Amino acid sequence: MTATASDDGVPGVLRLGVTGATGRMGREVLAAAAERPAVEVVFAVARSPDERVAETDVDPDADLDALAVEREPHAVVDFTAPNPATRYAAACADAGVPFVTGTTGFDASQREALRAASESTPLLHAANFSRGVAVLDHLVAEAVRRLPGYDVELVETHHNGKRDAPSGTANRLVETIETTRSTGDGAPERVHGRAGDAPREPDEIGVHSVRAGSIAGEHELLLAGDGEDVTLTHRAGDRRIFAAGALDAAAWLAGRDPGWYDFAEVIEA
Ligand SMILES: NC(=O)C1=CN([C@@H]2O[C@H](COP(=O)(O)OP(=O)(O)OC[C@H]3O[C@@H](n4cnc5c(N)ncnc54)[C@H](OP(=O)(O)O)[C@@H]3O)[C@@H](O)[C@H]2O)C=CC1
Ligand SMILES: O=C(O)C1=N[C@H](C(=O)O)C[C@H](O)C1
Repeated sequence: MTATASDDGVPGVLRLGVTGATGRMGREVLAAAAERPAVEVVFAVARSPDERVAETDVDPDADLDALAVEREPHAVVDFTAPNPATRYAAACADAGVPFVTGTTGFDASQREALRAASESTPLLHAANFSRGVAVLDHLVAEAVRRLPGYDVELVETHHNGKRDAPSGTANRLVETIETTRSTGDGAPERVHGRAGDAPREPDEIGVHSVRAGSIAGEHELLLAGDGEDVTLTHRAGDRRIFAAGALDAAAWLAGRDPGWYDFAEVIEA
């Protein structure tokens, strides 16, 4: 095990580093940390550190390698974009600092780089840090298992600033459906949106992304049979839930052995 949050002479206080401090989520994490007496922000970095956020000085992200050593964080929380997140994970791996990332939209080689970092430091990635979505994932698996042959369509709706589509949460839910539904002949086919002469095939999983306004995040799964349908919906009313989940994950991850961890382990702890 690496140093724990209670090994630094300040029992119970989590020394936290934050990346992407100027982003929508970075700001939420810093605001949430300021409200937790058991969290001390020891640094915050951003690409454009031109202001203080939640009364915290923001340093350039080029300083992260040095800060991760000098400030002795117990964990770093990251909500940025795939390229910087992969770079920050490698820096934390070099310094042996536990890394929590909620960033989404990684490609295969970036996912591989995160896995490689987790060989040197504890790393927890969650596409969604809401506890409700963790429960939704279980409910989706159960519903799909109990309703074989029902058509599956997933709609995710987010604010107009979101870059990646489908959302990381939608991808995770589709993986759950694929795992539950896959047969020896392979996984069901994903169909992203529909246009033109495009009738539905029986075993498709339809995936649809909506971007509008300031919506924090909605995921709705429709399971439709012959004469009935079931919908499972999660709505995030506020980004604070994601920040709270990420801070819980950071406190849980601090001091663990290097490896790859899942948010479900935090919730079940
Ligand atoms: N797991 C979860 O529960 C949640 C995950 N997310 C995910 O978190 C990520 C961030 O979301 P959000 O906060 O809304 O996004 P924002 O665009 O508001 O913030 C992104 C942050 O990353 C920085 N950044 C972007 N590109 C680079 C780069 N190339 N190099 C250095 N820094 C960079 C931005 O810097 P700058 O300010 O200079 O642009 C900013 O600080 C997304 O992947 C999103 O899907 C979001 C909410 C919840
Ligand atoms: O970008 C967002 O805002 C969100 N992104 C995550 C995702 O891609 O699933 C989680 C949440 O839905 C908000």
